[in-house]
Amino acid sequence: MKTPTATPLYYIGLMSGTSLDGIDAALIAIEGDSPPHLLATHAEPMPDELHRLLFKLCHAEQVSFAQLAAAEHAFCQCQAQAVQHLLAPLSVDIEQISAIGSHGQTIEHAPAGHSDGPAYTLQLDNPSLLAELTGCTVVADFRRRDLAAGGQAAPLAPAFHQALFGRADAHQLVLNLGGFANLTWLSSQPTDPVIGFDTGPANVLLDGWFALHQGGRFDQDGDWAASGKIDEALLARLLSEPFFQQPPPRSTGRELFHLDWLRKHLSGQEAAADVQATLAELTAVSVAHGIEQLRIGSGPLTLITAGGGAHNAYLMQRLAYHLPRATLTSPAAYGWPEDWVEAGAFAWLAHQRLHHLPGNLPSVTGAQGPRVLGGIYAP
Ligand SMILES: Nc1ncnc2c1ncn2[C@@H]1O[C@H](COP(=O)(O)OP(=O)(O)OP(=O)(O)O)[C@@H](O)[C@H]1O
Ligand SMILES: CC(=O)N[C@H]1[C@@H]2OC[C@@H](O2)[C@@H](O)[C@@H]1O[C@H](C)C(=O)O
Repeated sequence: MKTPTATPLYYIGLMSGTSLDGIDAALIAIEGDSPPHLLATHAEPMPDELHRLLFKLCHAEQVSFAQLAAAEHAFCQCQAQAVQHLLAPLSVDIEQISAIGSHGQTIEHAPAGHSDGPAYTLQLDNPSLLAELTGCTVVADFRRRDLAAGGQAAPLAPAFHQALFGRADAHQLVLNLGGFANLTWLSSQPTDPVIGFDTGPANVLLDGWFALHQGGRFDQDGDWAASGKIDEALLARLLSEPFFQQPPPRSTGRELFHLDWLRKHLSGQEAAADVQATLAELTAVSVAHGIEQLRIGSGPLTLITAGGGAHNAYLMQRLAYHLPRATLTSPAAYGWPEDWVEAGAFAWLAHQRLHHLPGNLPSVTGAQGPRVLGGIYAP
């Protein structure tokens, strides 16, 4: 087994999350056992045509094999552009990068399978082509090994959260507000297991409802939501979804939470802005409920809040309201601005893979044991 050396090793992480808002690229350095460092970032926008195709795929709309191949090809080219644009302003050559960790694009996530069928999680990705286009080793397909070992295959970021934010002198809670929200509990006691799970939808429904009624990709700062009134009856109907009561390990995706799921709960009398306010409330309440499920006492808490939803001032205000004992902080205090934690996680997971180190946490995903995640595609 190779052990990490003390000379810095460089990795690139590529993350395209469930919000389909583009490809995030992060360059990180890992030196010995020290926490990883974020060196540079780039957000590559997704061409509209690719966004449309991926959106169709994510909603199980029928596409031909040719369209599927076109989506995969365009996605991979967008990833290669992200790498090029990340490195162009830096004095770093691709030869200095140990590997690119590619998450791929989640198309469907069904860790419990469907009606007696096998469990599956599908990420669109073409690591072979990415290795050709970049001339760099690519590590990909991180989730399926955890699934094969009986795990949920998600969330995977908690192991990285532990490497980055874990402290011996204080407990830490990490919240990611992406398309979906996931929580990580890091106890100050090193023998306590890390706990992590998806709490439910975050931006996925907010973005979908906003696009339908206001146009555009998202509700800037949550201004439209703030103009509405929370509909308590609708909120109660939304919260009756059994997922919110499920004990961890649990993970979810667009297969459960989508606009038709929302429509099913509407009476038809609601004002559109009130629905937006209620969706923000759904996220805030389900996160607060997830924290209660952790049973970590009633003392003060620090909640490190990452992901695009951390920019939604209204959502953050509602979170603070439901979590009066929590101090909400930014991961920027640790050198990782909120938008770059997940891309950093997949760079770190590539490092774990190259060094034959586990990438999953069985206490989080429910897998039968720690596993080395992903496959290696040499250039
Ligand atoms: N200024 C802002 N105001 C409101 N919302 C914002 C703002 N900036 C970003 N967002 C939200 O953040 C989303 C992107 O978040 P992020 O990139 O963390 O998601 P993701 O990585 O795709 O999701 P996941 O973690 O589920 O994979 C946008 O779609 C939008 O909803
Ligand atoms: C299957 C999948 O892509 N899940 C995502 C999604 O986005 C947030 C949440 O749901 C989390 O479970 C996961 O992503 C992060 C990176 C994770 O695995 O930790």
